[in-house]
Amino acid sequence: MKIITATLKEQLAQVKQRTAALTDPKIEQTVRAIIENVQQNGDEALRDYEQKFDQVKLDDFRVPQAQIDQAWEQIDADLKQALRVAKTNITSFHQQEIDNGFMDAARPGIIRGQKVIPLATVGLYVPGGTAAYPSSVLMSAIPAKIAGVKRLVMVTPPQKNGINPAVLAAAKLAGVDDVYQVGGAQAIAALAYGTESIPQVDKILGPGNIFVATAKKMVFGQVAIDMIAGPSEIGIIADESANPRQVAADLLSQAEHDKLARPILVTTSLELAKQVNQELEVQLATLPRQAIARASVENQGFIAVLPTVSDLFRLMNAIAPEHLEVQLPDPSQYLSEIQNAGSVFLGKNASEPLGDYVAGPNHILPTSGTARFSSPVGVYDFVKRTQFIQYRADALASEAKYVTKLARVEGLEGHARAIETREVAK
Ligand SMILES: NC(=O)c1ccc[n+]([C@@H]2O[C@H](COP(=O)([O-])OP(=O)(O)OC[C@H]3O[C@@H](n4cnc5c(N)ncnc54)[C@H](O)[C@@H]3O)[C@@H](O)[C@H]2O)c1
Ligand SMILES: N[C@H](CO)Cc1c[nH]c[nH+]1
Ligand SMILES: [Zn+2]
Repeated sequence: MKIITATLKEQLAQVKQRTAALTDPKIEQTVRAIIENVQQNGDEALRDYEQKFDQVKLDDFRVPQAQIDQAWEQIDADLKQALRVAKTNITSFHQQEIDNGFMDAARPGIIRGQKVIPLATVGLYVPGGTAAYPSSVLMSAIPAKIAGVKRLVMVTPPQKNGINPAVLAAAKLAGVDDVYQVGGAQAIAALAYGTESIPQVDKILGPGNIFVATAKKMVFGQVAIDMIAGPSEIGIIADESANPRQVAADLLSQAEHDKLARPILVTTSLELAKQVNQELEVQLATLPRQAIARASVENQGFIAVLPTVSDLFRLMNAIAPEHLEVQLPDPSQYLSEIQNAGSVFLGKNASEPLGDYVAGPNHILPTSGTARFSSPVGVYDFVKRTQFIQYRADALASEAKYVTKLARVEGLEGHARAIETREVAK
């Protein structure tokens, strides 16, 4: 990876340029055309795209329930156990996110409250272009079930030899209602607008490549979306005490997701930077997904060397990575320094893949700097809130004059008169 030794100020300026470059007009044009075609031609457009992008000819998009049940029987005992452990840990973490709403009677005769309502139908995108993601099924479906969503519709790209049984087994374990084999931007368009076979949903959640992330951004408004969970990223903050072999391995764990994945190391140690680069070469040589990981490391990755630990956090907060590893002695003391990151991994043992699979926090996380304003997927993403009030007559009598005053100041006489139709309010 290129090593950058420019000043903090120069590096902060480069972060802005890089983030701007992440929106690609060519991809936006491609995705817009796909969305419009699906909106107009429904299933027929989906069939054409699946043949074109995934080389699969489909008559029916829906995966039969019998195939899903069979998948669970088909997978080996160790995989069943791993999925069950992941489910238990994800569940216990996400149960703590439950919001029961509230109601108060803060002033005499007035009841106010906020009611939390689960979404009726959600669409869960499970990636499947270059890898299979049973873990992502659990990460979206489990919080949806905890929230009480009525219908979980899952989409995932078709595969030449059929959908990976591990993905279907995870769907069964997590309680997904319907699975459709359709992927990419066309799947997002189908969920947003509905087609003859695919139901329109209220919200689309889940990670995906640049085509999926761009499509989600474009259909927002027609449906809700969780956030931009695009090509994976890892930022590592480390000093000379870090182990270069482990740092390189953790960088590659995310680089292997996508040639557009972003592996970033920021360190106070030029020596560590050089050692990590040597390790990357050694480890890349035997990595099965070498071509993808190498493209990510060489084109998207970089190592920044800065003089102080405080500089490292300033730069990383500007980058706002999806995952942030803090490989410094006594790492938990730095939690307060972190403003922008999707998920944080403290210390040498908290290697990023723990969070991808079994730790319990969600792995569907904001990318491309959107951790500045977005959160991990959680139970809160699968609910909406409605607020309510109820007034006793004496309470209305005491507050009516404030309403009529404010209404008339705004020039909204109708508001004032509505209140004054109540005898007690005059
Ligand atoms: N941020 C997160 O929370 C998170 C979590 C898990 C995975 N991810 C990311 O998900 C992504 C998975 O990517 P993937 O590619 O394996 O699967 P994917 O399902 O996201 O994308 C595959 C689909 O992309 C479409 N596509 C491919 N090339 C295209 C082209 N030239 N034009 C139009 N459409 C095209 C096809 O329809 C294909 O089925 C990776 O980027 C990974 O880093 C992110
Ligand atoms: N690291 C990914 C999020 O960027 C999640 C994942 C799933 N499987 C492996 N990794
Ligand atoms: Zn991962």
